Amino acid sequence: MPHEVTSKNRSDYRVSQTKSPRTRCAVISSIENRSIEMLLQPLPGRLSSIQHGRGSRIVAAAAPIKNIRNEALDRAPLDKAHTFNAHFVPFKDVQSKNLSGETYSLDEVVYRSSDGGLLDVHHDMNALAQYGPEYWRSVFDSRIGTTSWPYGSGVWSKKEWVLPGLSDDDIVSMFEGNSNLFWAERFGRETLGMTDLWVKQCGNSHTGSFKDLGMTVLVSQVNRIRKQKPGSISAVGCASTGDTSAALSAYCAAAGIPSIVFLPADKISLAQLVQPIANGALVLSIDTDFDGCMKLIKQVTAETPIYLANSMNSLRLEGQKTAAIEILQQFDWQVPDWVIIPGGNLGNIYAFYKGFKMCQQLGLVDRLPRLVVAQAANANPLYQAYQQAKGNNNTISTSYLPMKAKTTFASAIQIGDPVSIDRAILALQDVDGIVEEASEEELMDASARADRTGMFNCPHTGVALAALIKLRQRNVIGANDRTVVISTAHGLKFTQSKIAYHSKDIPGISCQFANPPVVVKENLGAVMDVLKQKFSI
Ligand SMILES: Cc1ncc(COP(=O)(O)O)c(C=O)c1O
Ligand SMILES: N[C@@H](CCOP(=O)(O)O)C(=O)O
Repeated sequence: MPHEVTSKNRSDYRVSQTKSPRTRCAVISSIENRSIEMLLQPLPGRLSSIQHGRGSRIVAAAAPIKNIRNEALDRAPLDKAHTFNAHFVPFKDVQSKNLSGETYSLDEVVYRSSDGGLLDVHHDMNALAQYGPEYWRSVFDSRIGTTSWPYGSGVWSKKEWVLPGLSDDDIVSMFEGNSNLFWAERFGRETLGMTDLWVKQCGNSHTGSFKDLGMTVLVSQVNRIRKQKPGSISAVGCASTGDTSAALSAYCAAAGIPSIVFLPADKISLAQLVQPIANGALVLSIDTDFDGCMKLIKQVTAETPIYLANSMNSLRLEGQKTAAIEILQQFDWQVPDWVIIPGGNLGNIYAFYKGFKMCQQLGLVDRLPRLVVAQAANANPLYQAYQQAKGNNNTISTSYLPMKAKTTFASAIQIGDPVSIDRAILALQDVDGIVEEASEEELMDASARADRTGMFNCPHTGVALAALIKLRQRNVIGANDRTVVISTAHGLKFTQSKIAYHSKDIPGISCQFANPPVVVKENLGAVMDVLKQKFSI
């Protein structure tokens, strides 16, 4: 039965056995048969937490304690524990499934391989495989809900698969991850005739987007390098459509590291703009689009001790991949049929693929879900390449052409020349993936319709929901297929577009699901008239 990780209180995650696709079961708050009350009791031998520095950390209770890591290590031969390691390899080695021998330590400041290609973080899979799938499933499951630093984070609960060599003291975490996997029961049933539709709420996070998952990893590694080699990194910088910059500035501020963000002027939401401003980043509002900002930050970080924080830096993807592992965990290690992901710079599609793939390679699951990249029609270079390739019996990579992205309500994916195009293509090829697009009207309608069933979607999630509607209408996705839509940001970051929609203030769009407020005089009769009309009372 699927799990739902609720996050009412972020230091009090509960795994709730809840909501089967067909029957709504009583919520049993349990963590592997242990009640949350029991876990929080300061029993002898149990952990107690105090606020310490960056977050809720575990300190010794009066009685001798064992932390969860030691418990986990006890279950495996200790001599193997230190063998986990990861380093950068050229991404082309991943494509060719052949390690060339070119490697870089994660402690090096390097973003490209010797031939200018992308890098990938490569894990010693043989070392990880020695423990067996049962071990990893139980270790990951045992960490849900813990306040033990850093394992209460959904990212760091998978630390051995993320950055195994990092000291816990170098980690900069806001206990990100562990986001709700929402059963979209009413939306699925009423809109799509679906029984098994889920929305992974990655935007329910510290800075309101999935970027926190990757940024905790990148900033933690920077923290380590700065301690090891003082002066080697003076600041961390990114180009951004608003979410990467928010995450970067928050995590850097928490660690006391200077941050710099390059933003396309007037192309991000106000809520996103204010985030790095509030966190004390150096904010450059540049008269260009995201692709222009990306070009500039690449040049700046190549020539200065400013460290690149965009997902071109593969460290980010190590954190983002944990959302895929978390979904499997929330389904009791059963694999969904479909996962639909809004795509812009295209790092996240690869991160999800990598998370699922690692679980398959290490035997935690036996297959991969099919992945769908959803793009806004106004910024759809991957969709165009995918269509072109289908039409001409060609490959996506030979059909791909960068484009000038046009304005879209899904402003965070207004990207015409995605850095991770090759990563996305590899992921799609391996999982028989699909690329779908959504017009402005389709994405706004889909978002508003789903909001009517209790969600509060950002426009990018609207793109993914619109793609789902189209694939369901064509019966590519079946009525009973278990499907997960990745919600990438919180709707509260994009209220301007919602207000425009509900005010029916968007030229060329009918806003058919708008729900504008009714203006009424301070008069009981007038109020009653409105109520009678609406509810026939
Ligand atoms: C809210 C939101 N959704 C989706 C995306 C797309 O992710 P990616 O660039 O990894 O494809 C981004 C950023 O690009 C984003 O900020
Ligand atoms: N949507 C992103 C665009 C940059 O993507 P990144 O993952 O490469 O940093 C943003 O919010 O800036």
